[in-house]
Amino acid sequence: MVTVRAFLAVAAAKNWELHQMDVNNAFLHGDLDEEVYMKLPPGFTSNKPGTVCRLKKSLYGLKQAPRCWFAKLAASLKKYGFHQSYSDYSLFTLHQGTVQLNVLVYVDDLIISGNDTSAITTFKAYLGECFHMKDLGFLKYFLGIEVARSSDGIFLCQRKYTLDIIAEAGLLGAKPAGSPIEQNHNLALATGELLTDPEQYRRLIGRLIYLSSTRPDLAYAVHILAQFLQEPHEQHWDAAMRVVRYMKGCPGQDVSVTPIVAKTIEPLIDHQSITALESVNEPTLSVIVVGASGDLAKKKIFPALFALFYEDFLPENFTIFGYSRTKMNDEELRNMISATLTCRVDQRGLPGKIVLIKWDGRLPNRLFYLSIPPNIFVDAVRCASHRASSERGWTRVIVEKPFGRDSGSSRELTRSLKQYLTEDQIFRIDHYLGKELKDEGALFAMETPVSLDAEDTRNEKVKVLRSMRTLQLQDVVVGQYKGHNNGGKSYQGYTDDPTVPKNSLTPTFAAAALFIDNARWDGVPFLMKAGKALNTRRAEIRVQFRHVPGNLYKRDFGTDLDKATNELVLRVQPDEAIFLKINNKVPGLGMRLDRSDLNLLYSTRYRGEIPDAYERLLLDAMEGERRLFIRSDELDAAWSLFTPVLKELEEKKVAPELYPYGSRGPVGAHYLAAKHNVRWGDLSDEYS
Ligand SMILES: NC(=O)C1=CN([C@@H]2O[C@H](COP(=O)(O)OP(=O)(O)OC[C@H]3O[C@@H](n4cnc5c(N)ncnc54)[C@H](OP(=O)(O)O)[C@@H]3O)[C@@H](O)[C@H]2O)C=CC1
Ligand SMILES: O=C1O[C@H](COP(=O)(O)O)[C@@H](O)[C@H](O)[C@H]1O
Repeated sequence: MVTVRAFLAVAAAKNWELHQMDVNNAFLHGDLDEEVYMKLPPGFTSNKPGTVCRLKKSLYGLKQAPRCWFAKLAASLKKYGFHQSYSDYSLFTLHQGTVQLNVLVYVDDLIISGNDTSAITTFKAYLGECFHMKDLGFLKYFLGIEVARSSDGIFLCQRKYTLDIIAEAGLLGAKPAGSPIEQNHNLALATGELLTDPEQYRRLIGRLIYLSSTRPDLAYAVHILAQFLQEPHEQHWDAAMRVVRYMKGCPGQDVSVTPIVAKTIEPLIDHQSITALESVNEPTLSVIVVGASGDLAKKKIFPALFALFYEDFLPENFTIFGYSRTKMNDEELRNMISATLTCRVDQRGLPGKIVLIKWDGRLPNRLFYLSIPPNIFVDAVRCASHRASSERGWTRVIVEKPFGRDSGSSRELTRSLKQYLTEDQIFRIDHYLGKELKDEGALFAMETPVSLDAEDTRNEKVKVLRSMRTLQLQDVVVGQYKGHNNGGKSYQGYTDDPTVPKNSLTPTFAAAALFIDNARWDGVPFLMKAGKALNTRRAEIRVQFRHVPGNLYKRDFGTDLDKATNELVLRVQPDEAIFLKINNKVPGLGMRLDRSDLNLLYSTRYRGEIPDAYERLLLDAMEGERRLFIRSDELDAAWSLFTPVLKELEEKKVAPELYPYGSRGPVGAHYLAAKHNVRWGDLSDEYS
């Protein structure tokens, strides 16, 4: 079915015609290489007892017949110039000059599509010369699936098959069920009688499995029921009957093939045809962006994928798919993507055209990117796992933050994901962890890992998180930005947004003092803050060195080093840099201190653009490198730290402290820093 859908998807995307042909008496066409003898057929007699016939051609009923026929057909197609797919022998592709034709064979049924109507006609005539063929015109029915075409795409429906199943179950007159399976069903714990005739159950489920290829609405129920084929109980039979009663309510439900393709971007290497892709017997990669019309996909994911392509980091055979609810034609999708490509692409020039990527139907490695709201993560993963996971290669899923809103919801999300995926398949992404220098920053707090291997590094991260003292309310400041006028311009506050309730207590800023209770960091405060609508958009790690006791300079020269501590700064963004701010003596005969920077500004020291964090993380996920992705125990440890204080804030309805839009945040954050003898970095001179 994968090949059938892929075949139709390509035709839909390219707007190619689809034709169907049928071979009369197909098995009689096969050439027989072996010596096969048969008893004389009824009506033939011989004087010699024991006389048999030697078969020169294949016959129906002969076990070699299907193979002989297919060999003959394949040879004729190859003679015409077709290439037989290595992944699915029933698929043949031809690429001659500008003409492209694809043929899919199921025993004696052939579907044909291509970009040139007259080439299709010529090819049909050729088939007619080779075999006794029936031209059925445009494709309408294949493998029991009704195919309809409109300007919106191709629609597949198994209405007749559905009605046959309902009739066979004797439920044509039954009342339809509203859903295929009961919510909170208990089928795994069924204790009722075992079915006396499990075969009947197996046959029904087998038919439902085939039906679910065009009925995704049945997929979940059928997947559950298929788990009990070995020993079905009466409850399982009843549940299967409910599926059939559900089908009764919507026997003609169809599925559209178009959305799969209409929202895909085409291979950047657009000269590669299916033939070329198919002829390479190498691993291939599909990146499936779920939520392709959204902000994140537009701003980050597609630009990162293009940048990787331009830097030659993507494998030779790759495909990018996009799924979304919004209807978008290819042109609109191309325009959307082109508008947000990163500057590196500009440097090398855009490809001649950005066209639709092809689905070659045999792609072994699949990387799903969930760029969708969290409430549909599990549905998307279930669907990906049941219907689209790779059979031969790996399947990985990148999950975007947020990962829950507290320990409970995060654990529930992990539990649900793990119903369909192993931990190794889940790549929880927080792109800030992929930013240049953020990694170096992480190394500060943790002990040296045994190696840079993902698990060794993540083990150390978990240790740090688990050594952290649970956060107390008195060590937290939350804030919310309010409206502000500056330079004749007015900026709206958070609650001025018409979608936000006027009395909202949602923080848009948080600062916290954290402590790691281990030997290395005993007594050292870690101050963190983050917020929206601040005076600057920065991400950095600052290590402030405490002055030594007994400040000789202050005593002798009045210089207060507390106001200008030495600092090591790792600036993650913007303008990546590592710099050391040190107090030094001004050269000369006098004794005057000055504050200087030893500055390693990356843009000056290193040529070339620094890749976006999404590029690095996407590449890591493709390569199976998990070090910068969040493991479930790491996530759990992080939530355990913050959940109690979040709960307290909510229960006590703590009002966030207001701060003006574009300011340095609430004043309370400065008191918090002062309490722990720390100065926020944004008070330093490089911010002025
Ligand atoms: N934007 C950002 O910078 C960041 C976003 N994130 C997270 O990434 C995810 C996506 O964010 P963002 O792109 O901003 O969100 P958008 O709202 O811009 O896009 C969401 C995407 O999901 C699709 N979608 C929404 N609901 C459904 C549904 N019920 N069924 C199928 N598809 C659906 C939308 O399709 P359509 O629009 O066609 O309806 C759209 O393609 C969110 O979880 C967000 O929290 C995380 C970090 C940063
Ligand atoms: O996760 C997020 O990412 C976006 C983009 O961040 P950038 O600093 O890499 O551009 C950010 O705008 C958003 O606030 C944050 O939640």
